[in-house]
Amino acid sequence: MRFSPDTPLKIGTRGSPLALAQAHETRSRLMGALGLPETAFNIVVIKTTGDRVQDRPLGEIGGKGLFTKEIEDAMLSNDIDIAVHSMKDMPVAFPDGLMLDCYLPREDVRDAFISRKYKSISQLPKGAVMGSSSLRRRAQLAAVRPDLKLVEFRGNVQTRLRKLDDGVADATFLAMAGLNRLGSADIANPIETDEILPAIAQGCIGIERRVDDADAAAALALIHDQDSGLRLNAERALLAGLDGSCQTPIAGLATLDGDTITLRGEVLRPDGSESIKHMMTGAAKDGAKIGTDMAKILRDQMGENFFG
Ligand SMILES: NCc1[nH]cc(CCC(=O)O)c1CC(=O)O
Repeated sequence: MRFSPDTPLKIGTRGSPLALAQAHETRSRLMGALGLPETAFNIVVIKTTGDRVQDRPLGEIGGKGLFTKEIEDAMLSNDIDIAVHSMKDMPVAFPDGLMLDCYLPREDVRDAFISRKYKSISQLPKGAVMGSSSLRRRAQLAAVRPDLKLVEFRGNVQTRLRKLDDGVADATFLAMAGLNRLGSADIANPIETDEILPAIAQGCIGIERRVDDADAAAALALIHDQDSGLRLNAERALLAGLDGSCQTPIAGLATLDGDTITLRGEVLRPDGSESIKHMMTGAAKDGAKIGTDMAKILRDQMGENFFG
């Protein structure tokens, strides 16, 4: 294996505090698995379109891979060897020459309700203002609480808390996984997954590499988590079958019980006026087929122009 303090493994990441925490976790796991010192790794920060554009909802910019394109280009030009991603932000298809088959043990998959005044969605008074730019969360909230007012809301944890203090909104949602990784979970009220089904792959870190990089493949195989892999196979097959991106309101979560996998999926109209849910169970090794089958069942029920 070529990695050493003289020829370090170059780990590409975005520069946000959450992305850096994820890159550091990846480096720690690789140090342990390979028995190498920290100096055998270089963390390389790369700015993506999604990082550059802070003032507009991401849906307006459109296009796939807002948080991944520049990082993938750096891998293809050998400026970095591997890239650490939040799987929630990853498109289902990879560019030629790149692949992803390494998933870390999954964090808390739940969404969190964040507010200075209230503890849960049900406590919000009629007409309260919720800040979220996630199409999924906006649609899910509108489906259960059509009385609430929704405003666009982006930014890191600190920015959002400041906006809440400034009265821009009464509450917002964030993923528990991100809050845990940043040590900020004290401000969060977790929402159980039967109330708000999380985004596909929420809480899961995946590590991408070049297809032909045998050294990187061998290193990543040592830190891959089988259970995360089985669950992500099912969830991402569902996403692929729905032609989903982060531009559509889709939720999905697979859970394992021994060799049995249970997949729950949900699609919503963006305004929350309709939600279709489904659940399927089968052998854990058949997750991808279960996801594909569920996508077909949901598509048949959705009909034309469901996502608007
Ligand atoms: N879309 C942004 C994004 N991508 C991953 C996470 C959180 C960490 C995770 O789900 O793994 C977040 C922020 C959020 O939704 O609160």
